[in-house]
Amino acid sequence: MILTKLRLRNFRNYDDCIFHFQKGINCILGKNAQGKTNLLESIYYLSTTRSHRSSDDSDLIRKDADYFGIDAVLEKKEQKEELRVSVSASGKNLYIYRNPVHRVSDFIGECNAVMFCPDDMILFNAQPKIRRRFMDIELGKLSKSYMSKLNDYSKLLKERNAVLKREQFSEEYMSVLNERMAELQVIILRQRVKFMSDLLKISEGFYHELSGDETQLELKYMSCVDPALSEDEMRQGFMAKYQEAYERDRFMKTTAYGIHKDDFTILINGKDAADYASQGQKRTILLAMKVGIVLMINTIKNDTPILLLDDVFSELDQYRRSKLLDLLPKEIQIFISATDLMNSLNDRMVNFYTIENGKLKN
Ligand SMILES: Nc1ncnc2c1ncn2[C@@H]1O[C@H](COP(=O)(O)OP(=O)(O)OP(=O)(O)O)[C@@H](O)[C@H]1O
Repeated sequence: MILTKLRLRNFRNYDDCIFHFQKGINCILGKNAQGKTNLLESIYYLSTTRSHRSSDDSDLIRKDADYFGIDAVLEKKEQKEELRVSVSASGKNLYIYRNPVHRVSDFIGECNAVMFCPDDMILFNAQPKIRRRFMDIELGKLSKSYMSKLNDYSKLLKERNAVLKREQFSEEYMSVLNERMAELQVIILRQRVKFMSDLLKISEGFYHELSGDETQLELKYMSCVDPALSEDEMRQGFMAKYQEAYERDRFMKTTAYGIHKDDFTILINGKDAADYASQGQKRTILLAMKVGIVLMINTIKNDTPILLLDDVFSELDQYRRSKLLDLLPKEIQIFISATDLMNSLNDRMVNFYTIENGKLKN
């Protein structure tokens, strides 16, 4: 898949700007604070229907405007697809070929993009919810069924917590909720553990290639129930956790145990990378994981996703830059933002776009 045309209206510091992009590498150049990240953010938004750096869509609306619009043309195997997102105070509207799309999960997956930006480094030290979000977003790109099960689970969790807040409730209804949630948790947990294991298999090799060393990488998934158990045992395990925490849940009026509390750790040579890895190693681990996700989407969805490298390519040394481009199939469209022209683009087809104050200069 290639993004060939993008129109941004009232998006961040863009008033109305049209871009025509090419295959290969699209290099977005400009001084600081001109709109390079904003441009990559709009592509990420098309992919996930959310920003990678703000949870409030109104931040993305240009100052003094009352809506933003992103229009895109994608080239997919001889076929063109048009996507549109518009956001105003009344909400978010999504369109494919000008037809409204009512379920976000029907829109996600139309434009697959993987972003790597400096803020991703927080993955190592952040609260578990940031790592869970990473898993949910990336796995959601690969599996619509995962997204829908996660959505069902979130609704049930909300309902369970609402019931816990009541003075009195039906024990029977609570056990129906528990059983349904335990079933969903088994499916979600299985998918997450498989995703992390597949991601590790593919990323570890990339890490070795990019770093030039043989450091052992591990992605360790942590849950309140052992994912190595059979499905039946896991289901029983979740039910036992509900029982164990029953008094606590009633007192706290919230659900203590479940996949909404799970986490994972990144280990290098058996030690937590958060405390042990250097900044350069952390960056290389993340890069290897992002490249891994790109290739997983490529294989599983039979689609070439877009790779967005915001402010990170120039941070890599010449060896890693060159290796990175060698690892990525030539069909992958890459967007690189930087303040200056770079070398090590490995004779790839490169198109340059200069941004100045929310406008395309060339
Ligand atoms: N909603 C908004 N309305 C208007 N301008 C905005 C809005 N949100 C952000 N901006 C402006 O966008 C600019 C930042 O753009 P961006 O983050 O894309 O910079 P950049 O070119 O990537 O810079 P750097 O090289 O420093 O990372 C800032 O000038 C900021 O004030």
